[in-house]
Amino acid sequence: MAEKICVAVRVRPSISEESPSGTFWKIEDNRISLHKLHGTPISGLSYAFDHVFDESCSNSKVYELLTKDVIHAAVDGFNGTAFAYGQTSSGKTFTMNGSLNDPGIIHRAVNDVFQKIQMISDREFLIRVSYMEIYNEEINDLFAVENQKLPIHESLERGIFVAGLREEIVNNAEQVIKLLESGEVNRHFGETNMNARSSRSHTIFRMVIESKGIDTGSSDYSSSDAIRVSVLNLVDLAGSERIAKTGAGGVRLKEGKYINKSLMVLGNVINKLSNGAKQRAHIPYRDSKLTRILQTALGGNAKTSIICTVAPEEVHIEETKGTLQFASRAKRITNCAQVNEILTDAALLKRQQLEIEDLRRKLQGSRSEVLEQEILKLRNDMLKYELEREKLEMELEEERRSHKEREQHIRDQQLKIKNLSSLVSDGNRSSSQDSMKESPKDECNDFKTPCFKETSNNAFVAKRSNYSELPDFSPLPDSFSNVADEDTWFKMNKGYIADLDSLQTTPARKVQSFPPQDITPLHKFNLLYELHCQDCSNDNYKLELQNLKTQLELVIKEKDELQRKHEEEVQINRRLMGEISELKQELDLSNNSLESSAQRYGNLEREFQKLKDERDSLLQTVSESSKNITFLTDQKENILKDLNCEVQRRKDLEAEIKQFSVAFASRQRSLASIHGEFKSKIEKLRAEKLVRY
Ligand SMILES: Nc1ncnc2c1ncn2[C@@H]1O[C@H](COP(=O)(O)OP(=O)(O)OP(=O)(O)O)[C@@H](O)[C@H]1O
Repeated sequence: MAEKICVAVRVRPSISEESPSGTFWKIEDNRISLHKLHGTPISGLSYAFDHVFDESCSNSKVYELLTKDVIHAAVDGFNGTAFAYGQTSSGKTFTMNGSLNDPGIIHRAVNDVFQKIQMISDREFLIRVSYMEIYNEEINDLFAVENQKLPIHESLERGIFVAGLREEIVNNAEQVIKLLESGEVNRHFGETNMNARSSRSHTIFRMVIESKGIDTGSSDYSSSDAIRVSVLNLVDLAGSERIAKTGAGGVRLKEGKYINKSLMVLGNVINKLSNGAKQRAHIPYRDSKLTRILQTALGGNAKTSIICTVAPEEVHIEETKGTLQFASRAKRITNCAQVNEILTDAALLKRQQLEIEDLRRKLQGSRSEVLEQEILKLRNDMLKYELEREKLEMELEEERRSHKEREQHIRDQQLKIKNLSSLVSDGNRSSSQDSMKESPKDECNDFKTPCFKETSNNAFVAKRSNYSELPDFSPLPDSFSNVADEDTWFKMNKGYIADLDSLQTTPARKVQSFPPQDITPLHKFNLLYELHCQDCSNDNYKLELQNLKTQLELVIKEKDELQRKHEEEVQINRRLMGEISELKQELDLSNNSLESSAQRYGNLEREFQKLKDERDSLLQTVSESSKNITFLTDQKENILKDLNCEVQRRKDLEAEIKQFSVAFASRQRSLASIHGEFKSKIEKLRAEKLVRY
């Protein structure tokens, strides 16, 4: 937007004890005019500006009214320049640097920049500062004394800049003030008749304010991602001086000449700029380092404010007039300030490219790497889980198999036990039968050998003696005498006792010689055996019985052993069953975590795909941007070609004009000689005519 440079005049307090004798400068509102002592204004010497500050005005007020807007605009992305111009000792340094009690524009601007930044929550800032001086038309770095005679360069990206100048990144105002103080030490000051501490150089304190919107996650690219870069120049010029007044000689004289020369160029530039567009064909920015560095501030892309300091003393009236004229001309200059994020297409493209690069780096670097690593880890975990699961399944299968085998084994053992049990009973039965078979019938009569005969209905019957018909009585007698009791023999011979266990089913005796619970088959057999032995005198039969007893003992022992083994097997089986159920639980857990891993893996795959898509679209943007750059470069080249053609055409025209001028001059010369010849001929003819008459 086009806007005029803001210009103010500041009158410093008088340092002369003499009171004015003829004229004085009168200040009314934003106007300063020269008046005669009695009050009459002197015509043609009245000037109006944006502000006119009188002697009593403080730096704080100057800053508030003149400079603050420029500083705030700089934070918002506009280039800004504030400089003080005026004759020597008029108060430029006082205005820019100030005093302890009343800090100047530079200090206030620095504080204000950081205060304003803190109030902006939606952007992040990067501030760089540099400090330079132009001394005898040479640029020196005030932050690094070794950086002397620095050159000025220009580029599309950075505009006009001083190459090799040290830039310090700063985070707060205090840091900047300290840097400024260190820079002040390196600055050239000198004593003159006019100022005990006269600035012998122009100084430029520069702040580069870079800002970027904080990413709020909005898709609006321009609002959050555009970078603004603004340059703020705070300039304290050396004062113009009259050598006669400053009494300068030697070094001071040389300095004074350079100062005056560069201020004269500044005046020229201001003059040209103030003449309006038509006459602004060529602005001599390149005629001095000062105007070159301030080029953007003067008629360019910047908001500029100038404070022109003047001395009120009558003795400086001419210089004051000169300063006021300078200020009036500066007032007419129009600048065109723009937020620097839309400076040029090329710059924007460049910025976009940088951002895209940055994004791509981020995408390719940390995040995708982390994701890929995580995916790999998950894959490994999954494989591990799979292997573990397979192992567990195998173990389970193995367990099942061995369980089955054990069950089979137990079943076999049970069968074996059963077989043995039946074998025992069969053995009993067969041995009884055998013994019955072997005993001769006649012997039965002699010895009344017990005869085991099957009952008619094949059922177990324990015949009782008469007395034992009572239900409470055992079928066996308490004691046996040597004489076989008829009833007992009958009982032994007729009552077929094959199943010894069934004896337990008979009601217990009232008076017992052994507890009923202790009656095992062996006991029963022993009982019977003893019974038989007592009554039997047949040795063979006794021996047979003895063998049978030993056999039975062995079988029972084996049965007990098998029973014990069976119980042990059952115990092991139970334990294994417990282990199997634990393994099953573990397997379930593994399956669950496998499932959740697969889910996470899926999510990561999706995110990875999304990032890939994002990267592709960014690459697309990059290629479009590159195309745009190529297009712009082509355009630029075409324009340059056109320009070269124009220059060539101009040269041709100039050559043509030269030729034409030469031809014209020679023709003029020949015409003049023809004219001379004619003239002499006419005069000759006239003379001849006169002679004739
Ligand atoms: N507005 C003011 N109020 C009080 N004192 C002032 C004011 N302006 C200037 N002075 C005093 O006048 C003297 C000269 O001022 P200053 O050095 O700022 O001038 P200058 O224009 O920078 O001179 P030079 O061009 O020689 O460097 C200093 O002592 C300064 O303190």
